[in-house]
Amino acid sequence: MILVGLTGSIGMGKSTAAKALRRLGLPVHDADAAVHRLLAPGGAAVQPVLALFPDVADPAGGIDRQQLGARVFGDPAALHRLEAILHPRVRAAKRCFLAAQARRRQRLVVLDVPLLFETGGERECDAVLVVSAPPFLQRQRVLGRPGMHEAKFRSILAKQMPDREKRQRAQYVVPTGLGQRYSLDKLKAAIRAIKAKPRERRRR
Ligand SMILES: CC(C)(COP(=O)(O)OP(=O)(O)OC[C@H]1O[C@@H](n2cnc3c(N)ncnc32)[C@H](O)[C@@H]1O)[C@@H](O)C(=O)NCCC(=O)NCCS
Ligand SMILES: Nc1ncnc2c1ncn2[C@@H]1O[C@H](COP(=O)(O)OP(=O)(O)OP(=O)(O)O)[C@@H](O)[C@H]1O
Repeated sequence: MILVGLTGSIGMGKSTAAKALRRLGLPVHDADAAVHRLLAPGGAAVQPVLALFPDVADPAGGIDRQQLGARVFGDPAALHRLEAILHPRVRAAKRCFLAAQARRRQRLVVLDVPLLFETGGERECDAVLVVSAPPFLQRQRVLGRPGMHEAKFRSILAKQMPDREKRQRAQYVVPTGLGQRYSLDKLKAAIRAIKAKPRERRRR
């Protein structure tokens, strides 16, 4: 089975690209969605997170992610403790997804992982796609989101590998600042090329 990693910095267009790939019929595992499930009411990480951060419960019985973000994005040690709870569980969810796809004999699957390079996840991928847009667009997109502000944006950016480095490490770069149509064509071309030469690990 061919494993394709999809990544990119905050606001670069990962979720949009993941949606487009699903529309093309490809199975996509979304690490962010796995985190959301873990922190939702009844989620496996709710109790361990509350043991560390007792004041981030939401009324429905899950975790208030905005409050949790406010606790961890300015505090590296706290973020590290949170990652130690979540990352092993996200990996387990991914293994489960891959086993199900292997049983269905899927030829190619996509792993949508915001921190793919930061966590060494690219090593298990046959190819990596990075979504990228110019910094001014990234900034405009992110600062337009509810609950986002300059300091939070900077603090998140500082914890991610710079876009330039991601582009250098990836086999395929999908620009998302030149219109949806252009991005979709690039995505399709990348998938075609990967299917044609699955084991090629270019620029590595
Ligand atoms: C702190 C949390 C609850 C905030 O949730 P919220 O829904 O408000 O924000 P969201 O998840 O969309 O994150 C906003 C941006 O921060 C980035 N980000 C999230 N976690 C991290 C991290 N550990 N390091 C660097 N950037 C991160 C995301 O990629 C995104 O671009 C959540 O981000 C979280 O649980 N993070 C730790 C788990 C993690 O590492 N997730 C990344 C994918 S596995
Ligand atoms: N290919 C594209 N062309 C034009 N606009 C795009 C494209 N991709 C994404 N956008 C716009 O950019 C914004 C951010 O996109 P998206 O939510 O997909 O980013 P993301 O990388 O998933 O963000 P995060 O890392 O914060 O979760 C959205 O408003 C989206 O409409």
